[in-house]
Amino acid sequence: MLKLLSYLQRKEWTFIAFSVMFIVLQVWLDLKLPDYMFKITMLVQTPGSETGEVLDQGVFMLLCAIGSMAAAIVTSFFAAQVAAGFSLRLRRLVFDRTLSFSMEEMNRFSTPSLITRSTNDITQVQLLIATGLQVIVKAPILAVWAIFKITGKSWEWSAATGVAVALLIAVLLVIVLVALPKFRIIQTLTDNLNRVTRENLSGIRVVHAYNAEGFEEQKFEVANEELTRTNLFTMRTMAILMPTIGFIMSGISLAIYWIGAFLIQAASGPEKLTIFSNMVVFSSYAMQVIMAFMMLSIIFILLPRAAVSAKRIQEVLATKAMILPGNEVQGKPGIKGKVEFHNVTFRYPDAAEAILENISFTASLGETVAIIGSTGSGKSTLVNLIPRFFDVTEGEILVDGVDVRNYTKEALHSKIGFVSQKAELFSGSVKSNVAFGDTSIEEDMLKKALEIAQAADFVEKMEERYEAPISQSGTNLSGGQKQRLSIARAIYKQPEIYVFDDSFSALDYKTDRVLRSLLKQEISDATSIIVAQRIGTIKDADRILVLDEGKLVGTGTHEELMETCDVYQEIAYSQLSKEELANG
Ligand SMILES: Nc1ncnc2c1ncn2[C@@H]1O[C@H](COP(=O)(O)OP(=O)(O)OP(=O)(O)O)[C@@H](O)[C@H]1O
Repeated sequence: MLKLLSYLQRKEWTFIAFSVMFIVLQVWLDLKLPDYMFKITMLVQTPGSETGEVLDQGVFMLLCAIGSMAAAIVTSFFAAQVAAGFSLRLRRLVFDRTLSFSMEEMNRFSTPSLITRSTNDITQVQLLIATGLQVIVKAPILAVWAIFKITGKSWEWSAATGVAVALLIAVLLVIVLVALPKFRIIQTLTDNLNRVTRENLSGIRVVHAYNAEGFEEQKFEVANEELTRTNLFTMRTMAILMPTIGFIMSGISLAIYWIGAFLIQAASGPEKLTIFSNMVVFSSYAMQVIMAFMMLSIIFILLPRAAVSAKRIQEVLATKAMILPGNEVQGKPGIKGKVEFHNVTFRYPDAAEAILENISFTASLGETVAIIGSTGSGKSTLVNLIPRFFDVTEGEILVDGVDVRNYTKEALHSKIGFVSQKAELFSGSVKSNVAFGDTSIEEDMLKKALEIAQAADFVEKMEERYEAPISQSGTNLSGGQKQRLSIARAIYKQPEIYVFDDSFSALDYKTDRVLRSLLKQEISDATSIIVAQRIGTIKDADRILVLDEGKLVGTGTHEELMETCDVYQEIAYSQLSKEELANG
């Protein structure tokens, strides 16, 4: 929690300082009230006092109450400003940090947990600051000041108040110790509920198609019930607090008056009056002491949960991305569109075995290099290493003669047009998806990119054409349409190097062929690295790499590999007839 406070800005610290000043004023005004009460009781019991004198004291009391209220309102205003501004910044920081994460950090935290951390967890901290700032500062000041005011009045009353405070602290401690461990569990269970809900909603079509509503509902119920049970436990534990405090408050009033009765009885004539007035004032101060502890109990309700949340937010902010950018902004002079793998071995974090072993190849400007291999042979993993979604374990990858690890993130990514295996679209329009991240959209480029990617036909047919809405993840498009828009996005970017990770799989054979021949014409000044399952897609590539269980088992053209590589032959014969292969 304290670490998180380092993200507060100077302006917010100034607001906090103002809040503290107003809180001190508020406490001072609150504690003035019993003094006036003392005067009123003395006046009432002193023969010859005027009603006007009593009323004057009453007016002072009223002014104190109004002043205290005004101070409380100003404090709340500052606290709300600090809380809202702070959580705005925290959300921004968490989001920025998340954007810098590589796949490794994303997998470590998990997406649902990152969502909970940037929403629910930050709200907990905001709530603590908004409501807690007043209480955290006010309670100790009030307690100390009120105790100071009552000391020396009567040891019997002080002892009774001491016993009440000790009892209160004991109750608070027990409750916090019981509830605290549950707060961490609550946040983890919220992550879990988030995960189940998210998975269910994003896979809703599969859930319907497989009549798995009951199954999913059960999963949801388990997560929901677990969270509810834990929440109920902490709430019930906390619920004991307020009645206990109420009971202690009534008890201390009773004790003060009871002790007072004995003291008055034992006192002589005029002293009786002073003791009576002192008793009224003392009980009022004692109430303030208990009130201060009651406020502290609000902190005990808010703080543990907010502390857990703060720790979870801090975990994200303190996590440094494993993949750090370098300083190079350009490749070696005279080299363009060149990708070189030198003895690359790769192991996923925490995995025992290497997924890729000793891979070496070069793709030069204008070349099309294809990668084929059975499912799970490491094709996607290999191309994911080029834009540094992961870093190589051994060996090196050079782009334009410079190790990818030495480039700045922007420099490396501006060279690469990456089309992932799963077409990723964002809610927005056709235009915002194709010209992704580009604010000065060039219509001509957009049109051309859509035409090359074989997406122009269906986009033109849409009522709003380039402005046609795309829903989240492109759910209002077919699989093939989504792939075509993702391809158009890469073409619009005009990179030096295209990486297509099985990006033609949802296209029909004809579209696949037309798209590839257009690509060859239009992007002949760029390098293409194509991962594919279909021999037809890669047959014409300048070079084909055959992967088998993470090892490069063949390199060459289609014809060469048909002569030399068993694995390639096997794939080819399983997809095409001997005649098709013979006739090209
Ligand atoms: N994030 C990850 N963490 C750990 N292991 C992974 C991860 N992603 C993939 N793998 C493993 O790496 C291996 C290679 O996966 P990869 O996706 O590269 O294969 P592929 O050849 O592209 O397969 P496909 O043709 O089915 O897409 C698989 O065994 C897979 O289980």
